[in-house]
This record gives sequence, C-alpha cells and structure tokens, in this order.
Amino acid sequence: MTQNSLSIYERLGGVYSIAAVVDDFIDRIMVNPALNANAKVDEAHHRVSKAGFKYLVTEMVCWATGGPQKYTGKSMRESHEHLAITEPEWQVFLQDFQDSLDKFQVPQAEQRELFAIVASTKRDIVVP
Ligand code: HEM
Repeated sequence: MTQNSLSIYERLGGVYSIAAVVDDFIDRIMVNPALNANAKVDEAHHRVSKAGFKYLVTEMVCWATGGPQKYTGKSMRESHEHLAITEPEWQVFLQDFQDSLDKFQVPQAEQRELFAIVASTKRDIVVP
C-alpha cells in the first residue's frame, strides 16, 4: 500500500493520535472566554462532562476521517442549533483547532483535509 492510499485516519496515526489532539482541543475551547461569552455555549460547556464531550468528538473525528468507529452522538444541527453560534465564534473555534494541530505537528496536507471536513459541517453549526 502506498502512502497516498492510506486514509487520513491512518495517516494521522489512528485513534490514539486523534484522541490526543481532541483532548487538547476540547481543553482549549471549553475554557475559551471568547466562546463562553455566548451565554448558551457557556451554559452547555458547564453542563456536559468534559470526558463525555471528548469521547463523542473523538468518535466523530475517527468516523469522519475513515476509521472503523461509528459516531453515536446527535447530528451537528441538533447539537448546535440552540447555541446560536456566530461567524466570529466560528473563527475563534478554528483558531483553537489550528493551535492544537500545530502543537501536535500535524503535517500541512492532513491539516488541509481536516479543515475541509470541519468546513463541511459549518452550515449545520453557524447561524446564517
Ligand atoms: C466541526 C465543528 C464541530 C464539531 C465536529 C462539533 C462536535 C460536537 C459533538 C460531537 C457534540 C456532542 C453531540 C451530542 O451530545 O450527541 C457537540 C456538542 C456541543 N458543541 Fe460542538 N462541534 C463543532 C463546533 C462547535 C462550535 C463552533 C462550538 C462553539 C463553541 C461548539 C460547542 C458545542 C457545545 C457547547 C456542545 C454541547 C451542546 C449541548 O449539549 O447543549 N461546537 N459538538
């Protein structure tokens, strides 16, 4: 199998690597004052357990990158529409994501693919 035929899940190093990045990323966003300035986000971030949140996001990223996991949480629209997330909040979220990917030295090609996956969910998450 050549390098290019590996799924992005495999190129990232599978569940252990993905879970480590998600762990760091969720630690950033759950305490980010710019995101918690949205009262609905702040309420939800303090209601849900960090461990459960990390579990669901890890499951989803593994599934979305071609891993064997199945995502068992709610749809992106269902889990975010009550939060009224704005474009500026989305940009703050993306910067935290960038910082986590850089910290773990995820290569540029994989970063581009991950940002494309994230972008594909935007219309279900950000208010128009
Ligand atoms: C690609 C982008 C995103 C992904 C993949 C994602 C993923 C998830 C997942 C898997 C859940 C749990 C769903 C469930 O409970 O079954 C969730 C909930 C949540 N997300 Fe996101 N999310 C994204 C963007 C955002 C943004 C930009 C924010 C803003 C800070 C945010 C804040 C939250 C909050 C606060 C919850 C808990 C909602 C509640 O239980 O009331 N998410 N997200």
